[in-house]
Amino acid sequence: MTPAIEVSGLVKIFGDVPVLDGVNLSAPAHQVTCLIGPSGSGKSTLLRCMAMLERQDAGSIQIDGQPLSIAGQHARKGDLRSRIGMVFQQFNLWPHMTALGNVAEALRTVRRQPRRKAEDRAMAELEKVGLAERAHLYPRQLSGGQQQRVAIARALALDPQLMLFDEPTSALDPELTGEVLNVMRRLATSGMSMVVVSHEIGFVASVAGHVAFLDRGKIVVSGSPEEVFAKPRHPRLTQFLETYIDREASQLIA
Ligand SMILES: Nc1ncnc2c1ncn2[C@@H]1O[C@H](COP(=O)(O)OP(=O)(O)OP(=O)(O)O)[C@@H](O)[C@H]1O
Repeated sequence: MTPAIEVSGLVKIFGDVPVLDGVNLSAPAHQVTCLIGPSGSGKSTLLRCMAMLERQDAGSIQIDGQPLSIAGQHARKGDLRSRIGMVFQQFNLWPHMTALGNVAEALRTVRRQPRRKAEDRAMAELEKVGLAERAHLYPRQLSGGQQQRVAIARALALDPQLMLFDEPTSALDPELTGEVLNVMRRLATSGMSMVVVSHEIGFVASVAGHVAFLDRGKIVVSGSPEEVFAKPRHPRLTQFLETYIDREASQLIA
């Protein structure tokens, strides 16, 4: 099957530091691919290149078999970019619009839908993330978990064929993390192709079809969760789990 997104020989240099140093990654369609790795290893940069928010210095990216970008240029940016939904650590909602307004506005500006149609669709998406009753509240009136669910609804309203999540729960208190992960679990079960940067090791181990461990700009271990977390582990992965993942979470894959 054609991968949802395929990255070949990706290099990204900031200043004179190669932050991505020849990354190859093939994210299977209709599965969750999780990117894990220490702080500064290049996970967000890789995701941002996939979302065309950064331009790589070498290498290529294909989405559903079509070139998204090659070094130095982006191909048919509007068309292909609109097939990718992205959810960030900070929810990036428009503060002066209600939850419904945030989702509908995306449909109006990106899909050029008339107000009524956009609002109907927005309400349907908010229902799916359990927020229909809060549709008329503003971001400041919602919890962080609810705001992130609005951000997910906003991305899904545009009918993406691939969803990218950059540490979607790391700005949330632990009790709000679960509600966002549950929405992501349901999305995964529906067959959405997803690439997720996450430190939630329980989620990674239970939901991912494919895991890639990045270290210093390279993927040093990749495979199914069973393969990646099997013992004996790659020493850098062991060190990462000891340093970044709390003991309780590490026990999930012990
Ligand atoms: N726009 C930029 N300009 C210069 N350096 C950058 C830029 N963006 C990222 N970097 C650097 O690139 C490296 C990789 O950053 P990146 O955010 O991709 O790592 P990460 O693995 O996502 O880390 P974290 O888990 O802490 O979010 C870091 O050293 C970072 O300081």
